[in-house]
Amino acid sequence: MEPSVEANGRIARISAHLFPPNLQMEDGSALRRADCRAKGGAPGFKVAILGAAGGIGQPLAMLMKMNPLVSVLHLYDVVNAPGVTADISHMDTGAVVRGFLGQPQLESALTGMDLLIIPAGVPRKPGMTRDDLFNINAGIVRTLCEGIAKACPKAIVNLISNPVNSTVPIAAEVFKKAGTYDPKRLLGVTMLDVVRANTFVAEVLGLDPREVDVPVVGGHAGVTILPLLSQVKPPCSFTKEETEYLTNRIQNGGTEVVEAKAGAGSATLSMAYAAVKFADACLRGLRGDAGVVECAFVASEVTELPFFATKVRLGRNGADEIYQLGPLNEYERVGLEKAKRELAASIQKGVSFIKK
Ligand SMILES: NC(=O)C1=CN([C@@H]2O[C@H](COP(=O)(O)OP(=O)(O)OC[C@H]3O[C@@H](n4cnc5c(N)ncnc54)[C@H](O)[C@@H]3O)[C@@H](O)[C@H]2O)C=CC1
Ligand SMILES: O=C([O-])CC(=O)C(=O)O
Repeated sequence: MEPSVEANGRIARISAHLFPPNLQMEDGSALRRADCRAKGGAPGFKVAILGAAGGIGQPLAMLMKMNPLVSVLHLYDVVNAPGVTADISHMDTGAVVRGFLGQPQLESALTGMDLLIIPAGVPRKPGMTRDDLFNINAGIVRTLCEGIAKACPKAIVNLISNPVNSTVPIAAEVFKKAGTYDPKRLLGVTMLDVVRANTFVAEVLGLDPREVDVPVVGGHAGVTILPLLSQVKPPCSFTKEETEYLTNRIQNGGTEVVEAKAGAGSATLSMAYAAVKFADACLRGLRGDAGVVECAFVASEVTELPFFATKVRLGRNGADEIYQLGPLNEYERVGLEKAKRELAASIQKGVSFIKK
């Protein structure tokens, strides 16, 4: 027997397809479930996840469905979006969930969104660098950003797809071409580097990771990931061996997971956690909360490079303020020069992909 519910005093049937979920009225008209909710529904932000059926996308969708700041959650993918949507939509939390499958539904997935989180694209296997993903992921990011420029040019974009050092410049070039580029609204997600740095530093110091704050600057690949151990909070110092161990472990955290998964992909669960931590900060900024500061890879004048990850203040327009690097020690100054050399090439590769 099909389930039925009481709606506006009339018996309405929940249509068998939850995609998007409709209430079928007796007169045959369809009442979207989100519209029913609108009266008593909690106010909040509209968030879309692009690549929602993937290894990151699924736990990310689950965690965003649990976020009280989210009122509408759109789940878009080129495969399996209906299943993930049906599953997540049964969670008894406030956000209304709708699923979208494939390019013809991209525009509907994007329209009206405040924040887009993008983990679409292929992950690494052992032996690969993030740059080895460029050939496939560059095209995926271009297509999605072309859609964003048309359907929701004012949304904040959290870009996770690797190689972040190149995909963020790709997104920027697509938006420039479309005349919609706002550098404050495009943020490459480097939060996982900070999450790892907090964890590994806390282990060395014997502290709870929640008490530790490690700025990680530069980019999101190998030597471009530059933890600033001289600026750790609470203030502390490290031996030369500890500094080398921690820097190396933070820079290779992604590879550590890729190797442990042995061909089954890269970090997904810790990434979903980090993505939600970052998205939540973006939403609190959008809401107008003061003092929301996180690291992100953004258009920047902190160095001579056009993009660089540093601490940014998240506000009503996205990255409302970009912080300087602060004092670096000699070890970090050497690391910074190495990071900039690799980063410059990765940024240029992304720009040329669109400008060619
Ligand atoms: N920024 C960061 O710190 C991190 C980035 N990543 C990156 O995130 C990306 C995704 O990783 P996983 O979720 O593990 O991969 P996955 O392969 O499990 O999932 C990717 C999803 O993207 C979807 N997809 C492919 N083309 C699409 C398109 N045109 N539109 C919408 N969706 C599309 C796929 O169908 C799949 O469901 C990879 O590029 C990975 O390297 C992963 C971990 C950390
Ligand atoms: O290492 C990878 O390929 C995925 C990633 O970016 C990370 O885990 O930091």
